[in-house]
Amino acid sequence: MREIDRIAVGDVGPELLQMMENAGRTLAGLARSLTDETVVVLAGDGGNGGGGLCAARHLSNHGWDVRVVLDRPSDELTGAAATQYHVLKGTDATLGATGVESTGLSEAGLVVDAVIGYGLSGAPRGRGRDLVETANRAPSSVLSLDVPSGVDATTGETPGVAVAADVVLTLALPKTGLVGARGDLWLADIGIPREVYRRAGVEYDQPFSGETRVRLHANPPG
Ligand SMILES: NC(=O)C1=CN([C@@H]2O[C@H](COP(=O)(O)OP(=O)(O)OC[C@H]3O[C@@H](n4cnc5c(N)ncnc54)[C@H](O)[C@@H]3O)[C@@H](O)[C@H]2O)[C@H](O)CC1
Ligand SMILES: [K+]
Repeated sequence: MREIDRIAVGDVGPELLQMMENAGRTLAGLARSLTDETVVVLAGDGGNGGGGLCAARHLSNHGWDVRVVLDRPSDELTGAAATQYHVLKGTDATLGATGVESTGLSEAGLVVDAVIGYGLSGAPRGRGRDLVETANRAPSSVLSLDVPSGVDATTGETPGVAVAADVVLTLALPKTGLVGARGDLWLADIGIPREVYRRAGVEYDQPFSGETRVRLHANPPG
């Protein structure tokens, strides 16, 4: 997936923010199918957090009550996550919660886990770790973007705490680390053209057939 990203961003396209918009919008659509109630979005500072913040915007635009909790103060966000946060400020989403106690977690109909994706390095630490533990305390279902935070996208190993996701929306290609994982697994189309897969040497039969997401498996054992 990293190689696909590199070829897309560096050469063929789409650019990162274009793929992220598709990811975030599709994530919001899946979230809407899972709850009519408040959605709490937990977001980190990487591409995964950026996708979560984008989804928060789409959910709020569609009238959902959205509360966002970051793994750091908003003025320390960087790159695409900072860009997404800037746009999100134009919505009615509740921003700036710094403590888990202020998120309204107990009233949430769904928690979106966009803390860490395939950029996990070592056991979750600091605020990232706190947010993983927050997701696991939530009485509602948890929807993880790309991989449950804390799970190694390649090996499936968990070097420390990890989100116990009920539903996962992974992007473009199913990650090997999700094989045998619990929960419903969905795959999102983020708009990558065939040429990118061809250059990466990946044989790719598009599975979407007119949909923006497809279900890969539902509640498998283990
Ligand atoms: N084409 C695509 O597949 C796209 C994928 N997107 C999403 O981007 C992420 C990968 O983004 P990246 O910036 O490389 O990394 P992450 O967001 O996964 O992680 C960085 C983030 O996590 C924090 N972090 C990492 N390790 C730890 C740790 N041990 N403890 C605490 N915090 C940790 C780090 O500080 C950063 O904040 C991919 O999974 C997709 O979800 C794009 O959105 C669209 C294109
Ligand atoms: K995640």
